Amino acid sequence: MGQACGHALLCRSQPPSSEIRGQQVFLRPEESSAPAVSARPSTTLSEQLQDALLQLATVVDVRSLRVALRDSIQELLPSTECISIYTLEGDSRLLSYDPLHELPPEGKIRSIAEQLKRCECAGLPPSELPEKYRICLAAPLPAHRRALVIPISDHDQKKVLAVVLVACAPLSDNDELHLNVLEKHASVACIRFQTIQASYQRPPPLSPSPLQSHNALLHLNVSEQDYCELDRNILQLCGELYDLDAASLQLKVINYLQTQTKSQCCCLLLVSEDNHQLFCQVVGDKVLEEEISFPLMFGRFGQVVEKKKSISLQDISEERRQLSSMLGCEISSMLCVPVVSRATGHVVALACSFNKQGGQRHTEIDEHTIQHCFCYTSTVLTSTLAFQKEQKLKVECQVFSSVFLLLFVNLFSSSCSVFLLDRLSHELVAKVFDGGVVSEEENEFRIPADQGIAGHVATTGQILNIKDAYSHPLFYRGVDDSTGFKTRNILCFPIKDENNEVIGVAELVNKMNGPWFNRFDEDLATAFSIYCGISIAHSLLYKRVDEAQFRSHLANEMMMYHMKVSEEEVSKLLVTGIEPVKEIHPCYAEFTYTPRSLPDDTTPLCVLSMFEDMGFINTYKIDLQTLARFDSSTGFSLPLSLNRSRESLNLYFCRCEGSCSCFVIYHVFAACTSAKQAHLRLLLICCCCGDRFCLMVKKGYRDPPYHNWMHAFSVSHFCYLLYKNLGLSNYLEDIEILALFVSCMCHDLDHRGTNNSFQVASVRRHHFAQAIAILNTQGCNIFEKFSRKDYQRMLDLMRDIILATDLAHHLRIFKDLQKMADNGYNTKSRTHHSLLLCLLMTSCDLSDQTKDWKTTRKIAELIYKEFFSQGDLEKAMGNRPSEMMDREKAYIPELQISFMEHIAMPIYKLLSELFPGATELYETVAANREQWTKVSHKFNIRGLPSNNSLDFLDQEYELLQAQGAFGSDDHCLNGCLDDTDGGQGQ
Ligand SMILES: Nc1ncnc2c1ncn2[C@@H]1O[C@@H]2COP(=O)(O)O[C@H]2[C@H]1O
Ligand SMILES: [Zn+2]
Repeated sequence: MGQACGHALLCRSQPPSSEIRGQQVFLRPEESSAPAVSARPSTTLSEQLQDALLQLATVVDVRSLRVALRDSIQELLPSTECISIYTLEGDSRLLSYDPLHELPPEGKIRSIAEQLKRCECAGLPPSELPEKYRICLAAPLPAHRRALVIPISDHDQKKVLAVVLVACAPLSDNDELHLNVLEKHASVACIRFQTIQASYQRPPPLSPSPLQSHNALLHLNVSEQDYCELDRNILQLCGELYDLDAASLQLKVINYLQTQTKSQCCCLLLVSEDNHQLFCQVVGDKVLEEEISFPLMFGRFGQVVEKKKSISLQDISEERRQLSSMLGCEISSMLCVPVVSRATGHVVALACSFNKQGGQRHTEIDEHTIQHCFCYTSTVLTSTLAFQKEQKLKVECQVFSSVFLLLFVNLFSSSCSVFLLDRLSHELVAKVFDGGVVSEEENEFRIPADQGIAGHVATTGQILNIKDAYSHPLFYRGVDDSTGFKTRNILCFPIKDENNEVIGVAELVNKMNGPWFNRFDEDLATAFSIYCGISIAHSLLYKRVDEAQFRSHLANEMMMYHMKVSEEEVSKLLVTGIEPVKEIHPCYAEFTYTPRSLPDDTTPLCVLSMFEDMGFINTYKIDLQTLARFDSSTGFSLPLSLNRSRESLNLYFCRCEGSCSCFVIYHVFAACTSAKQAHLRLLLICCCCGDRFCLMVKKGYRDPPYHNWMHAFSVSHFCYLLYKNLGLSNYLEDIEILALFVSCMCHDLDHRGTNNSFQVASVRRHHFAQAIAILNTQGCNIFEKFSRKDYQRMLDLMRDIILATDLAHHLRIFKDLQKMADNGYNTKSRTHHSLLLCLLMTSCDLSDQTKDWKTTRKIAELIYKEFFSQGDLEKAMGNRPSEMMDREKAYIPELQISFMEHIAMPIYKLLSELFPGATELYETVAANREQWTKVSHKFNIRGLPSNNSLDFLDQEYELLQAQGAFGSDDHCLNGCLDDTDGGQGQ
């Protein structure tokens, strides 16, 4: 019987992870520690108990643990009168939250718990129990009632993880056996949950992690529903923050805080870098014309920064008037919460919320809501502020440098370059001053830091005055030879920071009004170099701050929390490697291929195969000897000298924490230091991050009939087909193609199977926000090593492309698309690039229509199944659904014909005008449209048949197929959608 239970559980749980398999072992009676007599339970575990145990298997936090434990015990012991659950907090504190109570560190209950063995007794000491539980648990209990102390422990560590107190009837042998099972499940759950929690706390959190903050909210009795709502709102907020300037970003966050805390007005007081000032740029919904600032040590605010503790109105008397005038109204209540940077642990701002609605006081929940918000937003806030400051400084520095350089150039020399020392790569990076402006990233070029004249100066720190360049041993003539420029003399001097460390080199060429640079020029250069150095040092400092922070951890933990991808799933890839597309199917890259026929679980790896085939993933296997020469701890590049002169190849290590770290080397920069600074950049993604990313995206889809992962997968596959068959590389940049493909994967993330009227207008933004959240998850950021500019570009592209999946958007731009097709595509036009991306995205989205009839027919089933359930819902809410959503009104053939004629066909028509290779797509769509006309006489119902299947429309098609009408010889029909497959339809 016990075996049977085990099997039942096994079947129901479909173990996805080792833990569940682990639990399976526990269910075998021979391994159970139950007394021999009851090794065979007389009854099987009830369905509900199995459910409760399964619920334990999915525990990820304290709250779900408590709920699961409570449910299972009640199921197991129906005589239960009350249950109190204590969980471990810190090293030894055992806390219960209902009501908040700590198990005394000494006493009877504690000593039972520490023996790690369940105990049944006639009652517990009342002094150790909270008031609420004394009636049912305190000694002495009547004979028919018992108190149970159930320690849930980690036996390996000999440690109590939780203690459950139960008041119930005396236990039977059967109860005992069931409790043994339960305890072991609970122990596994606790250990896993603690591991998860520990993983959130690495590195040690300086401010509460989202999970801690989540738990704090739960402790305040915020309902799960409200919490989810909060989560959704924050996710939404995060998706909207990434591309804003500091003021707009503050506006959004402030607006969010005002709504959530129901306050009249909120503001952020930003703490200045030196910790001496508070300043404020945005109040409520207004961006101040001039920012207000006041000294930090003024009143109580200084203490908030120092102690990191919130204060309320009662705490401030002196500041009140000043704040009132800043807000422009009287303050009746206030809550001021410190915002702590997760990176540094410093307070970077104070979030103030004023005048709660209805004259109430702010609550503890408000405080946590604010903290919770900043768990997700403080990073982006700080980095945006730093970025803004950097921009300001950069401009100042540029102005300064250009003045300095102009002066030099005009007075003394005909050209000037400044090289900054990149210590990590040991290179000099040239910033070419072109018309007085520091050029952008593209115009930088790199040379080894110890070569040539500049290298010599950087290494020695000494000024070098060369009177005759061509006779100097360090001078390299190659550049002159290729450009025709004649270098006569050079003054090259180091640029040093405040600590006299070399941070760069400046090189002046060809002294004007004189044969060469003289002593006076040298002195002047030395003096100027100090000023120059200081301002450059500052701008470098800020550059470093923002690089790392700009795109870090927006909403990552939240995502991890909802959909964790196990390393086990990822490591499958490392065993099998990426399969070449040809091995997936010989016709995988042909328009006739139907990706929906692939088994669901192989699809993430198929995505990787496509990435690889498009050249976005490259795996280099380098032997360990070579690897040993790299500094893999920093993950940064060191130049690998290749035999080719003046060219260096930087190899970056993947730091995704996957087991690939040594083998996958990605993002190759080949910087050619020719005079023209040719800069070749390859966009490469690590296959391990790619894999995790795919798995996460797949999990990010729900399972409505149509808008599920299979839809996203087939849409992405079509993008791949376009790339392979239409030569997209001739029309778009690599980064645009990559963005299109990734957008295809993400464009319907978290779709709930309802649309338009039912959803708020921001759904598309939601899909995008979800994509951002996945990218921000540890180890999933496939764009991690992109330069900031590329990264920003990638996100901008993805946003535009995903927003373009709205058919209304497509209709709005249709005229422009037509114009583009009429006039011809211009690769140099930015607008054409954007328009084309939109068109391609829509073509991918509707690509089911370009497949064989059976696919079209099957898709109609899925679409209408989804539409009609939305219609039903609308009816239930008293609304009138549109005709196509109303199962009593919709006549599918007519709707399909209309959809194809008005939407689908014009899209593929345009496509074929732009790309002759797409003509066959248009023809297939047109043929499918004809087929609807042909079968419509058989279709004499409204809505869908009761089995939701339209396969009765296939006979004609099958007949034609049997007659070879579709030329099956040269076509590669891999078998169309199978009606029996459970994955996508039912
Ligand atoms: N066969 C079809 N019939 C009707 N509408 C469709 C069909 N295929 C796609 N659509 C609609 O076109 C939309 C394109 O964007 P979505 O994938 O979000 O949602 C899709 C559906 O609402
Ligand atoms: Zn879609």
